[in-house]
Amino acid sequence: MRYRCPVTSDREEHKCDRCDRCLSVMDLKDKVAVVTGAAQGLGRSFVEILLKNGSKVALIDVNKSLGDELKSTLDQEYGRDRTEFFTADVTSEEDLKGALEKIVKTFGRIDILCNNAGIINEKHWEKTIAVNLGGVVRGTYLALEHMKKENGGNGGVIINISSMAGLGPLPVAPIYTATKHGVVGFSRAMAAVSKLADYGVRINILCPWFVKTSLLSSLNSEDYIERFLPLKAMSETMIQKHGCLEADVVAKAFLVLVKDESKNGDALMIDPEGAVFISFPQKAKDLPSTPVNLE
Ligand SMILES: NC(=O)C1=CN([C@@H]2O[C@H](COP(=O)(O)OP(=O)(O)OC[C@H]3O[C@@H](n4cnc5c(N)ncnc54)[C@H](O)[C@@H]3O)[C@@H](O)[C@H]2O)C=CC1
Ligand SMILES: CC/C=C\C[C@H](O)/C=C/C=C\C=C\C=C\C(=O)[C@@H](O)C/C=C\CCC(=O)O
Repeated sequence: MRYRCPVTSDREEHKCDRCDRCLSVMDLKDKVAVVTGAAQGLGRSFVEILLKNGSKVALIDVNKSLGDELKSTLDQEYGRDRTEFFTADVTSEEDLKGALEKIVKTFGRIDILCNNAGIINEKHWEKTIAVNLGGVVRGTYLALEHMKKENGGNGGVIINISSMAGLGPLPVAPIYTATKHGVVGFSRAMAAVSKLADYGVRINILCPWFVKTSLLSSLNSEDYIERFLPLKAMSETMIQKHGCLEADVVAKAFLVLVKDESKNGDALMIDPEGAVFISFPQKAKDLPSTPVNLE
């Protein structure tokens, strides 16, 4: 049955600030958000939906020209004081630490972080691990220093971008699959840490199906897929069969994870059929299992 507000009888999202739902929804107006890999693709869509909901957004990307270009486009639509662009490589401690410090100096605080920067490169697989998993770990640790309540921060939310390949294997990209599973495991463990240590920071995971962005073109290149190129037809068939998501649809799912204060350590999967929260058992022992006789 659809939700109905007991105070206003509203069925849609609203702002009575008195019902349980409103009281557990984060108001994004004047919040300070940081998005990595923000210059294009999914990152750009996350930036835009945060701006539309009233936040100020710091954009981080390794691609300076694309970042500068997006910043001037956003200035025209939202005003110059709503965004700032910082060039940084998420694999560099110095870059990312410096960028976050500048962001706090500029905007005064960090309330929302989206660790989105990611690549597919099965040839230079160490780089894929460094960006996709290392960048998420680094971003989470560095931002928590500014966000957690024990350091005088205001709490908030961190969204780590995984993939459906973080929940099941994508044969064309085993290392990519491993990093995205890593993002799920790391984020769930850190969400538990945050709750136990009372950081006041929620940590959630977004797991999208294939999305129409430049990353998808890696699928056609031996430079990125290397020895697994013969398997690319399998991914193409998956896309032909089920379709491909638009980035702005994925941004709506991202917004749910940001705003819903009841979600911590939760993974939201989105594919062309819709978005669903994944149910993980509390304990590994509760996973579906088959006994093995060792005698
Ligand atoms: N496109 C897809 O089908 C899906 C993508 N994802 C994930 O979404 C995230 C964003 O991907 P897309 O928007 O599709 O890719 P994209 O290639 O369109 O954009 C990625 C952005 O990240 C930046 N970036 C790359 N390495 C960086 C680094 N070391 N430091 C800072 N910035 C860096 C790039 O310059 C680029 O602007 C990735 O984590 C990806 O794995 C998840 C599921 C599906
Ligand atoms: C080159 C890769 C481009 C984008 C990567 C991005 O992160 C997208 C991932 C999208 C989907 C991953 C899906 C993983 C699904 C599984 O759980 C597999 O084990 C299922 C395998 C086959 C399903 C066949 C079918 O349903 O048609």
